[in-house]
Amino acid sequence: MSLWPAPTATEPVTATISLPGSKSVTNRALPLAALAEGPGTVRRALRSRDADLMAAALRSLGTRMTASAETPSSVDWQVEPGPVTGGAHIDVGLAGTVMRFVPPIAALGDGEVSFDGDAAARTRPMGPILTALRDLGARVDGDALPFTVRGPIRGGEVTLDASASSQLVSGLLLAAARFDKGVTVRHEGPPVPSTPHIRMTVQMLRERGVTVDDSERDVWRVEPGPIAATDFTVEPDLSNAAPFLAAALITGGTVTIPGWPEQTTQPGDELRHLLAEMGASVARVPGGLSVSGTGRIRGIDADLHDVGELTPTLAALAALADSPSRLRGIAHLRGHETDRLAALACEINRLGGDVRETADGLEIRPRPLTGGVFRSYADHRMATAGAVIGLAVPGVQVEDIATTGKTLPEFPRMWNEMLKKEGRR
Ligand SMILES: O=C(O)C1=C[C@@H](OP(=O)(O)O)[C@@H](O)[C@H](O)C1
Ligand SMILES: C=C(OP(=O)(O)O)C(=O)O
Repeated sequence: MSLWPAPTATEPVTATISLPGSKSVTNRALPLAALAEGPGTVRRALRSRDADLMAAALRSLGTRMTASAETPSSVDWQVEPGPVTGGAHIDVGLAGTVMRFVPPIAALGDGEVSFDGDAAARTRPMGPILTALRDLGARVDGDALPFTVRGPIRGGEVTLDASASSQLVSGLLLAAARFDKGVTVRHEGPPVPSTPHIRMTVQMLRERGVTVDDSERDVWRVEPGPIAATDFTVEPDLSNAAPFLAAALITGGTVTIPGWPEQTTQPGDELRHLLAEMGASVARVPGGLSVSGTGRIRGIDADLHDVGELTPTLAALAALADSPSRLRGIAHLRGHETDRLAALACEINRLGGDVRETADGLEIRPRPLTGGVFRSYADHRMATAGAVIGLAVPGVQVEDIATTGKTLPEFPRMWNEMLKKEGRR
């Protein structure tokens, strides 16, 4: 496996970083366009492994998609919905959005559709959504990847435990307007994580004319009906802003992200508060967000249940802070691309750190770190966490930096360019 020498910052970073589209928004906008009542457009959609897998899945189920205005990480899609066809095999890669959002769409047709993905994908939680699809009338073989789905699905009422992933709810809601009876999804179990992502699903459905009732806690009702075709532009990926903004804190520099939305359901928006708590100055600037650091980082005690995907960057910052941190409410990260709690503890400790796993998070006591190999476990956010630590610690080598292609294929180039700009201050 190739090793990427993480560059160390020698001066405060001053950079403006334009980020490509949000993975979570792209991988909702594409299926909603594929299920819409007519042709539509998804502009500035992300191009990355997860987004490309979503586009390929929808195509193989009968959607026509034409690309224009392509760059290595962005594309405008013209989407022409078609009847859902069976006989397809879907590769979900390691994408939670593809493995949870596409099976309910496949269940709209009456042909068999098979699903599989990376070895690591086979251990990610799928059981509750597959059981729910069965309860709603589909035929499903398997309780985890690989599995097959065959419709037609009727819809109706279903109860599931979504404490392992919010995507188990989002997946059912996204396709439900097309079920004969719509759907009522009821969650029973420990609290659902990543609820901003469910709000994102509900908001995007409503923007397309779908009636959704989320007035009762842990219950979502989607009425059957058409999904309006739209001309929609994807917001920048705020979770992928995290490592770049972390560079401002570590180096005592300033990083500006253009296009930071005024209002958004993306959990990355919480970075404004979390990074301020860690000692950054955060300011909205015309058309964007600017984060400045002092070079000193304060530890935090934070419940990240709703914003778990920010954990790897925050853990990397916490390892470089001047006081201990506690990151809580994130037991579900054990079912992400890898067991992120174990992976972060192991890799930071291998560099000389002091990270302890708790039942639902991490306790991080900063210690002087030394260089070494930082393994990424096929997890894009582990790879970027290694890059963040490398800014302050000479000799860090990130294994398989190309895994950042899951959501940000241009990460290595963007990271190097951010550091080159140091000289222009
Ligand atoms: O719906 C989505 O787009 C996502 C939901 C969250 O998943 P979990 O609820 O499994 O944490 C998040 O971590 C993931 O990166 C994207
Ligand atoms: C958990 C993540 O991804 P996925 O959509 O595969 O669940 C993530 O991107 O941090």
